[in-house]
Amino acid sequence: MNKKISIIGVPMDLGQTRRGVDMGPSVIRYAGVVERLKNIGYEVEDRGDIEIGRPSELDVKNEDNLKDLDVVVKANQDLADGLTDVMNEGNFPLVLGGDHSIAIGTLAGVADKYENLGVIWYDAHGDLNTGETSPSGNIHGMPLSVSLGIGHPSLTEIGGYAPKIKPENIVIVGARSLDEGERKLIKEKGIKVYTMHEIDRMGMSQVMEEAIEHVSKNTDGVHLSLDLDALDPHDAPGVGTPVIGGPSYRETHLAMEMLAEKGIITSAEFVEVNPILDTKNQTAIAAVGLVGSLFGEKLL
Ligand SMILES: NC(=[NH2+])NCCC[C@H](N)C(=O)O
Ligand SMILES: [Mn+2]
Ligand SMILES: [Mn+2]
Repeated sequence: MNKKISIIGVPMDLGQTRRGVDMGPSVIRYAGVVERLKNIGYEVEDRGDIEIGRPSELDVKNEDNLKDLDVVVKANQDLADGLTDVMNEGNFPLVLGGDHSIAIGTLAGVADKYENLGVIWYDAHGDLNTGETSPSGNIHGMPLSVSLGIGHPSLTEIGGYAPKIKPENIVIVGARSLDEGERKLIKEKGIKVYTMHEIDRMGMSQVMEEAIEHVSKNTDGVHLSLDLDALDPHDAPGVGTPVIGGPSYRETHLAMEMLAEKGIITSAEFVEVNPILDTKNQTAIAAVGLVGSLFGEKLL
């Protein structure tokens, strides 16, 4: 893996409605992410946080069932620009959220450099809604569809091009909560999904072997988008949309180690840590443990 890592924090919470996830980047830093990576032998540059605007009263118009659309668009455009700089410098981009709507900007910045970017979407959810299908109007439930070029043009056109990724280059791991429209889109586009059923049946090891093979085929880079709510809420309670019955910290740790072994990941983001809902920063500490294993940390 690239020896120079650039960290960008995105204190975004307007992609959903549980306050507190804007503090995610700080608490992941407090849990020691920079020190952890330096100990493994990486050079780490912390580029600080993207500025998130606050909605003006006029702005809270929930246009087309897309809550706080204008502010989410602006922040993601700024994030995409920040990532373009990191990519141009040749560093490994590590993005800390913030709610999952920030994957729109991350992918806009990263995918520009890859003709065929693979994506591992490690999440309890599909995040494949649009304004039309979303039950909540929360944009954090839409970043994967937006990156496929499906959704409101002010979201899909962030970065000035669309789509960012192709359905055949995506694999979703850990899904156990999908809305009607998301199921439809998965079938229509033939997106590869390892739900909890497959993880129970085959075990994480086999699932990751297949997932890695799937995203390595015909791709020139692979992005990992890890939503902490993928983990079972027992191990990651500090998230806004928890769903019982997820993979454990250990299973997720193994998934990260397998990615490290193959050395396929070229960018990553860790999102949805909400300290208000957490217990003693447990979820941020878990996130940093997973970052460590993703970057090849070994006990012996
Ligand atoms: N990134 C997330 N945590 N997304 C949760 C999405 C929940 C639900 N499917 C929605 O669209 O509202
Ligand atoms: Mn999720
Ligand atoms: Mn998500």
